[in-house]
Amino acid sequence: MNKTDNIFATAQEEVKDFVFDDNVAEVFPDMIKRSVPGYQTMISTIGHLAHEYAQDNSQIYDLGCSLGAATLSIRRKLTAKNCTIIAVDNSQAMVNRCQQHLNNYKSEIKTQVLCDDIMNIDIQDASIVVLNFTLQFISPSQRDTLIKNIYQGMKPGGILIISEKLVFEQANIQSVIDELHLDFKRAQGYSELEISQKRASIENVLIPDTLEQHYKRFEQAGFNKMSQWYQCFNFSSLIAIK
Ligand SMILES: Nc1ncnc2c1ncn2[C@@H]1O[C@H](C[S@+](CC[C@H]([NH3+])C(=O)[O-])CC(=O)[O-])[C@@H](O)[C@H]1O
Ligand SMILES: O=C(O)C(=O)Cc1ccccc1
Repeated sequence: MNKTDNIFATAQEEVKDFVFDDNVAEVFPDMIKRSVPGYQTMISTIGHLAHEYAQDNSQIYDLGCSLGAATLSIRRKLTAKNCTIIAVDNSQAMVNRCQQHLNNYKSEIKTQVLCDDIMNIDIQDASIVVLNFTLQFISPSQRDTLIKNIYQGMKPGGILIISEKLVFEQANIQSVIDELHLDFKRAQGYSELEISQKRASIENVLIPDTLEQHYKRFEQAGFNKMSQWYQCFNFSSLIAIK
């Protein structure tokens, strides 16, 4: 059974910036499921897209893999031949647990788990690149460089799948959607204290872009085929095809 997330359940004198340490890694499946509406839909669709778009003799990247949920979903559906999955995260706590999870679900598909900053990864021969709720944690000044690096390392016909928390330009839309997300968290059993302390903790760490900023960045990197395929409240998933 997944351990319950109660990281923000007790009042903290000073709420520290959110980090992906051992405490977070331990409760991560519960935390993400109760915080991100549609997370499971996005994970299974990543597997489905990998089934459709993975090319023989290519590489598949899961950037900011956490515990490897997207990698596992891809491994369940992949039929392309001679692919290598490269799953990367810069949190040692996540990478250790990710490797254990993958060992628990044996597969013939070559899979490497790397503990590194995704900014250091040289993307090559990629038919699938996944950034499932990772770009939002990369410093905004580095985001264009990362997407350009991904584009240049993709094969023609390859697909980039990127899921993100969005921010909205119109203040009234932002507050309606924020409230819907808050109600989702309440319905998942989070208390007002947990919600407000988590909010303070991620404020300077998770910096969301608008949908328009994402599209502009894709275009600047060279993509000209892109679409949103999912949105629930402020959580969305996009695809861009090379
Ligand atoms: N510079 C970086 N380099 C490498 N990893 C990073 C970096 N910055 C943050 N991370 C890693 O990105 C992950 C983000 S969680 C992804 C969920 C997963 N994709 C999932 O499908 O379950 C999303 C969330 O917690 O909202 C964490 O594991 C960080 O350590
Ligand atoms: O909890 C939130 O409000 C989020 O935005 C999602 C989230 C999920 C897991 C870690 C950090 C943020």
